[in-house]
Amino acid sequence: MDKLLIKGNGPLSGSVRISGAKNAALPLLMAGLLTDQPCIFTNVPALRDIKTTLALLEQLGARVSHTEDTVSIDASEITNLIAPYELVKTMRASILVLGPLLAKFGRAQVSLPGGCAIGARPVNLHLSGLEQMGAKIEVDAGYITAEVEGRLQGANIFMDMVSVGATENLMMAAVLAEGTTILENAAREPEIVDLANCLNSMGANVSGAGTDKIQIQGVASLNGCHHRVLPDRIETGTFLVAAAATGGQIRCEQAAPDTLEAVLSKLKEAGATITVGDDWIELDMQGKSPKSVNIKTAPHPGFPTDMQAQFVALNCVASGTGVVTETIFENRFMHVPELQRMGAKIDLEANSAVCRGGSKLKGAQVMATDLRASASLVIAGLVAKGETLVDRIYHLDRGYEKIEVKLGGVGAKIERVK
Ligand SMILES: CC(=O)N[C@H]1[C@@H](OP(=O)(O)OP(=O)(O)OC[C@H]2O[C@@H](n3ccc(=O)[nH]c3=O)[C@H](O)[C@@H]2O)O[C@H](CO)[C@@H](O)[C@@H]1O
Ligand SMILES: C=C(OP(=O)(O)O)C(=O)O
Repeated sequence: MDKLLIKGNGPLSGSVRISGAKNAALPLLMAGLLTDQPCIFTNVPALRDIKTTLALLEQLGARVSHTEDTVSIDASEITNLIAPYELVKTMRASILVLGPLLAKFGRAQVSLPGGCAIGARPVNLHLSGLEQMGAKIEVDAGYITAEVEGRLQGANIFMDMVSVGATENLMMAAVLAEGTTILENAAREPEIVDLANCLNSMGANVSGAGTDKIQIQGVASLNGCHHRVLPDRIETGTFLVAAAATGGQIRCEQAAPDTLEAVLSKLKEAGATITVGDDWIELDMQGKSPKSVNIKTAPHPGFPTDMQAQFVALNCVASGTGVVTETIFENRFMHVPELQRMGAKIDLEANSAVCRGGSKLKGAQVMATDLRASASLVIAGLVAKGETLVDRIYHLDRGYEKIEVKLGGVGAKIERVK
């Protein structure tokens, strides 16, 4: 199993190219199921989750071609409507085939994703939204079976929690439904806007994406598309925090600054000088070490839960005390015991991590438990004295493209070891 070996090496400095967003690319690739015509996506990141998605689409009968950062999907001859446990268990976003398959083919069978390290992550909102659109749903022996006679019907759907995945699944189902669907209390993440833009370029009629009320006028069929995936705001934020924690400077190229407002504002509060252009962000600590910040995660445009772990690592080496409160997932502090093994002073109190800054972290062998927890351990390793060995980096490979190469390019001493 691969590991990352990191040697604390002082401030990061230089520039890094940001990849396409995992969380935008996954639903976009699934949207390829909605049409008989080819869909071409560019700026697709090279990640394990993308490989899993393409394997899933191929298993359904789609023809897939993948060269560098371009993926083309031809779903004109779908032969199988089952998403099996073997694939779904490695990537929860597999549930996003449910809406498109049901809308296009009237039937789908998808393994229940189940819980994961960060929480239970139920899919009740996905299922009840589809039921309100006329689907019959049964859950049996670990599988969701959904069927509809004829087309799904437009509906007014109020979601009692803000869910990114449910908003995406229902939006993809509604584009081919008969009549109008209104999604209320919808998620407002930039990845939802990217999906809506792509669906509209395919001939769908979606308005209001980016607000909490999305209106979808169903159409009978959709065309193919040529779509560039949105830059990854979480990868961008991770590199910015890494540079801030080391007291360095970094320029993130091909980024989307307008998707990162909450994160940039916290980095400024931590003492960073931030400059942005249309598609770049520069962070400079000007030789200073960071100050601790208080964070409370919330749905977009609030502070993203996917950046929480990285800020816990930052607070550990910053001056002062910072309280990080997680409100989205019930078990997203798995990085804390590992950071403590490196000398971090953190107290867990209910859903908050009270980080007492100023720790002189020491390199250690640590275990990655989920994707962003892994990123926080890498950041800690960059600042720690001595060597840090991060085990189980298959989590990291789900969501960060060539992280060791990119960090190496800005001065980190980091290598992948077998
Ligand atoms: C592939 C992808 O885009 N993943 C992101 C997506 O995950 P994902 O779409 O799975 O997360 P959701 O927005 O759905 O989850 C938010 C909260 O709603 C709960 N919930 C969700 C659905 C449901 O039917 N019932 C229910 O109770 C979840 O357990 C969680 O507590 O948004 C999360 C929240 O920003 C991010 O951390 C993930 O990186
Ligand atoms: C939790 C995440 O992803 P997923 O929803 O794919 O598990 C993440 O990207 O941080």
